[in-house]
Order: sequence, then C-alpha cells, then structure tokens
Amino acid sequence: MEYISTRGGSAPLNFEQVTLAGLAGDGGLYVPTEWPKFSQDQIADLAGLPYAEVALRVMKPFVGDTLVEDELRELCQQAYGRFAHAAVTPLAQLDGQHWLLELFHGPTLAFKDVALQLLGLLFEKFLARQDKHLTVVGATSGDTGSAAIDALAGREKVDIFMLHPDGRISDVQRRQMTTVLAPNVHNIALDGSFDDAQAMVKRMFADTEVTDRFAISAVNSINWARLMAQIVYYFYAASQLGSPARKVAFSVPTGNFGDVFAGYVAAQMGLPVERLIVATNVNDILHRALSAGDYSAGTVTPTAAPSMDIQVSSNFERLLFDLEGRDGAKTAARMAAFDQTRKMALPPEMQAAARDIFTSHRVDANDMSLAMRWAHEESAQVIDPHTAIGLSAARNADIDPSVPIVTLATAHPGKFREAVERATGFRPALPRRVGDLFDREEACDKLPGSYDAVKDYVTARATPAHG
Ligand SMILES: Cc1ncc(COP(=O)(O)O)c(C=O)c1O
Ligand SMILES: N[C@@H](CCOP(=O)(O)O)C(=O)O
Repeated sequence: MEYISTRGGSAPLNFEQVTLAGLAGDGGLYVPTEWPKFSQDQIADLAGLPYAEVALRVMKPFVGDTLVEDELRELCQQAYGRFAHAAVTPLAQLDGQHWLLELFHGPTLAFKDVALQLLGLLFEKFLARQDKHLTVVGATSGDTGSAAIDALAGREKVDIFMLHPDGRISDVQRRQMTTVLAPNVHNIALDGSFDDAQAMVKRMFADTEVTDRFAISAVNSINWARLMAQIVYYFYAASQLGSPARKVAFSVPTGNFGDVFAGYVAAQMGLPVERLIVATNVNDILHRALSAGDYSAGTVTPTAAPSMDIQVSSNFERLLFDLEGRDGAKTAARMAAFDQTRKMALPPEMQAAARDIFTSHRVDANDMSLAMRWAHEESAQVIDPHTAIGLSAARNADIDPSVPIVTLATAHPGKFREAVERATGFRPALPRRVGDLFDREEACDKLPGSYDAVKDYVTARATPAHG
C-alpha cells in the first residue's frame, strides 16, 4: 500500500514513512492510493471477534508489509489492553433506534486514545529501526493533547510540543496535559484559537529552517495513522448490530472532520453505512459546506463543547480530493485559494456527491442541553456535551426507523462536569483511572499568538533528527 498527497506534489510513501512524516511536504494530507475493499464474507467474519483482532484485520491492508501480522497483532493487543472496558469500545442502547458507541474508556477519557495509544507504539517501533529523533508538534482543543501526551510521555526518541488555546479548554482537559512532567513533554498555552494553533503546526511542516534540522511529525488527525485506527470502531460497532446483513447509520460530533472521515473510509471499504451524520456545534463551517456548499471560515465562538470549536477542518481536504476525482492539482489550487480568502464554494456536483453519504446538522446550546437531559431522563445515560451534539443531530435525522443510528460518544462526561451538571443537575465523577489530577503540579508555558515565538520555543528545546 502506497500513500499520496492530496496536493499531488510529494513522492509516494509507504505506511512507515507516512506515519513518521505526518503531513506531506507540499502541505497536503496523505491518503492511500486506493481504498482497500472488504467482501461481505470478510465483514461477516468480524462478528464476535475481540476488538484487537478486528483492529488487526481492518488495519492490515493499510499497514502493508511495514509490519508483519504478528507485530501488528502485538501492538493492537498492547494498545487496547490499556482500556478500562473489556469490549474497548462498547455499545449502549438508548431506545429502539439509538445507540451510543462509547469511545472514552481509554486512559484520557476521549476517543483520541483509540488511535493515539496505537500511534505511540507505532512511533516507537518505527523509530527503533532508524537512527532518528522525532519532534512531534501538535495542536489541541483539549482531547488530542492529553491522549498524545499520555501515549508519548517518557518515550526516548520523541519530544512532544502541544499547543492549546489558552483558557478555552476544560480544567480536566488542561490538567491531563500539564500535570505530565516527563522531560520530553512541552505544553504551550497559546494566546489564540485552536485554528491559530493548527495553522502554526502546518506552517512548521513547510518551514525548512525547522525541517532541515528536526524530524517533525504529527499526532493530529492530519497524520494518516490516526484516521486508520479510527476506522476500526465503525466496523466493530456495525458488525455487532448485524452488518453486513444490516445497514447502520452513524452520527459523529465533528470538528476537524477526522472521526467522520474515518467512517467515510469504512464505507468506501464496503461497510454498509446508511448515512454519516455530521453534527456540528455553532462553529458550523462543515454544516454550511455540506448543506449549502459554503465552506467559509468565520471567527470561533467558544462553546460548552470546546473540542469542536474549530472553523478550519483539516480533513475536509481529504474528502475534497476524493470528490474531485483524486486530482491533486485541483485540490492544491482549491486549498491555495482558501488559504488566501478563507472562503470556498463547492460546485453543485461535489455537493451532490457528498450528499450521497453525508447529512449534516448544526446543534445550538439549547438543543445540546436537551439531548443531555433526554439521555439522562429517558435512558439513564450521562453523556458529555460533544456526544450530546451527536445525539441531538441523530434524533433529528430523517432515517428509516429500522436502521440503527449509532452516535459516537467521544468523551467521558467527567471531562466536562460543569456543563453536564448545568444541563442535567447531575455532576459526573471522574473515573478513578485519572487519579489525583487536581492535586498534581502543573507545567505549561504561555506564548503569544505569533508563529516566530512558537518556532523559537520549539527549536530551542527539540532534539535534532540526528544527534
Ligand atoms: C470530544 C470530542 N468530540 C468530537 C471531536 C471532533 O472530532 P473530529 O475533530 O475528528 O471531527 C473532538 C475533537 O476532535 C473531541 O475531542
Ligand atoms: N478536537 C481535537 C482537535 C484536534 O483534532 P484532531 O483529531 O485533528 O487531533 C482536540 O480535542 O484536540
């Protein structure tokens, strides 16, 4: 399996190279040259398998010959052995049609653990084969940062620099990052938004003054390996609900378009997906893009679902590339124009192609609270604000009642205790596995929202690629 850039200007790489590279040199995102296909029998064979085995089977075609089967199996068992639920990502039923896919049983209580526990091990495995030190630079609106830090803290050949928007994430999210005092972990509170942080990260990948000395990589979903590991739970959930004999719809609380793009890939691979519901909060660029063809970025509005307070959704580029016939030159021109104007109009044929599988819904603060209350009162389920956005969209979707709708429960409610308590009157506890989070010392540096300040900070502390 080879990977190409969505902007067509980088040489093809294998899975190992793409994992360590993160973002393509031309600014594009890596995608496989083609989507592997699963037969109905292969999907049927997933029924009843443990999560790690499903992960092995779904990811194997993407990994190609960069890992032998037993190596990949061992990494999956190690990564998912750290989850607090034997099923890793269990389903919970809400009513006759609605289900929650609980993705928050990992060490940092959000869906990011599913991919990042594996990515930490992949980095270690691949770096052991090379005489190279990796500098991971990431942006977080709260959850990627803690999951990446948990996965990489203390690893010998990696440094991690994580930028978060100062004051715009929950206390639990911040502390899960800043209380990890390992010497290879560097937390930066940026004066700016997640979008500012993400733009700086991408700029660093194109800055030869940095890349000539340091091997930069990514832990955000711009890194293909992140998305690959997220495809697995779509297969796992659908197979429990009767696929391939039965179609399943998914509602996905969305920000950077990574999680829902993983669902799109599952569908391209042959999983019978009835619909992917793209659920946004009031930062609704994706809803406007999919419902009206208007992909234009405004200013971010802070919400009670801060991890989705995103205006520029990196992975949308991967969809654009597919919708435009995988023509890298066209995608590059489209993205260059967007970088200039912060606006993009999708032609009617691209909108129609997207609507073959996606629908979208914008959920405001009131509907988010109503969904939290409904889950609590009708099904005795306490859900977090992000999951509530997915559930609200799912309950508004026009989908045949015989089709199960799975809402991705992307974070543990304990991460957003204040918002959950405001909506339901119930204050969720933090699971014991996060320990004495509020008693620990914090370490974090504040930086102004300037690329040069971040670049100077990183280059002064990072270890060069070779020695
Ligand atoms: C809890 C939670 N839900 C949903 C999302 C949105 O996921 P994505 O950015 O992959 O669209 C995020 C952040 O990515 C998140 O942390
Ligand atoms: N919501 C994320 C933002 C980054 O998304 P990613 O999936 O691209 O890493 C977060 O919580 O950090």
